[in-house]
Amino acid sequence: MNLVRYGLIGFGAWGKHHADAITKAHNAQLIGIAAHSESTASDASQAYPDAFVTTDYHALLARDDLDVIDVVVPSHLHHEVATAVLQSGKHLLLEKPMGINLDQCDSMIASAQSHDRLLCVGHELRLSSMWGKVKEMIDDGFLGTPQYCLVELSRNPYRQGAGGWRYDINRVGNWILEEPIHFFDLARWYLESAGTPQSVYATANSRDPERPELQDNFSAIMHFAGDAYAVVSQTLSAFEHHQTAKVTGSKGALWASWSGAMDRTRHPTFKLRAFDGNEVVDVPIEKPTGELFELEDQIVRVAEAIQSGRPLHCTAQDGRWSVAMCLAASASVASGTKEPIDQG
Ligand SMILES: NC(=O)C1=CN([C@@H]2O[C@H](COP(=O)(O)OP(=O)(O)OC[C@H]3O[C@@H](n4cnc5c(N)ncnc54)[C@H](OP(=O)(O)O)[C@@H]3O)[C@@H](O)[C@H]2O)C=CC1
Ligand SMILES: O=C1CO[C@H](CO)[C@@H](O)[C@@H]1O
Repeated sequence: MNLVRYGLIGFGAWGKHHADAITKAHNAQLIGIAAHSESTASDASQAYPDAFVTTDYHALLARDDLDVIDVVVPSHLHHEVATAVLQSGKHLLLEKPMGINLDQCDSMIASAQSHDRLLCVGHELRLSSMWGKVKEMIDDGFLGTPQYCLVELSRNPYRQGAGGWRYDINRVGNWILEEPIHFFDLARWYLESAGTPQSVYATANSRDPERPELQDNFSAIMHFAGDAYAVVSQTLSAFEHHQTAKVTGSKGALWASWSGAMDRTRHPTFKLRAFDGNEVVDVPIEKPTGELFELEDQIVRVAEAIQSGRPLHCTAQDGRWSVAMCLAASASVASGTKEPIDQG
């Protein structure tokens, strides 16, 4: 089968890992890269001498030898760049957050539909051998009826990002869209049988009085259509990268944990423990898990969707839900009350 031809827009900290993952994929090839600055373009040319490199992403989109464009630019640019990609007739892999507001998400969904193109959002944790095993066991009925989910992260502060975009509320959207968005996505995925998320109450604070709008500590309780609920909690005032997910149901419990020196490590420790109501066992996880591994699988998965129609692990509608949950949480932090989640 022909290799799926990828173009990449954005060659920053995470975009470089996308480039690496594309070149490793058995079913894909990296044809071109669009950077923003001359110096980043020069880095891209040196790293990938056979690739077409430009500082104008429109020049990449004008090529007729690309099947899919992978967009890894600061979040406020997602809508503009993604719209141009879809209008150029290419499939799209778009990093999270899908957009920084719901109008952006809706417009991208409409554009993907009208151009009949795939739109995958980069919630790669769904492909994890461990976070995904939790989902598989829930769906197999291990927990009975799922009722409660906690996803929690304790980590070091965010990077600034190119030009400091991650510390600018207008460009990042908010910090809930930056990382807790992954956990809202996992919580909704794990508690899928409980119906759609309805409302969220959240609180947050900043450790820096100079930037009260960017909050280092964040916790939310999200209610589903039935009586199930999820807790998402994160602190950026800690060290290294330590994430847990605990899910319980009418019959049992699952407890997954992941630790690394940082999020993008190839040498993490991780464990999944399962309680069936009688005994606790360690569930073997054969394949390493971590966002670098999941990113590699995501590149392959999107290529498979293009080659053979295999369903995407995270659709545009899933991406929109994640943004909707984060925006409701942000509104709740501001209002101090429970806020409804946009149902689409
Ligand atoms: N799913 C996940 O686990 C992760 C997702 N992300 C998401 O990925 C995105 C990028 O994050 P990250 O790589 O950390 O950010 P960086 O700031 O490290 O990189 C962003 C890059 O985008 C480039 N850029 C800006 N404008 C353009 C443009 N018009 N054309 C081409 N390139 C452009 C910048 O170029 P230049 O260097 O030339 O200025 C920069 O290299 C964000 O949306 C973030 O939320 C990030 C990490 C993990
Ligand atoms: O998963 C992630 C790791 O952290 C990054 C910020 O430092 C996020 O952008 C990203 O979504």
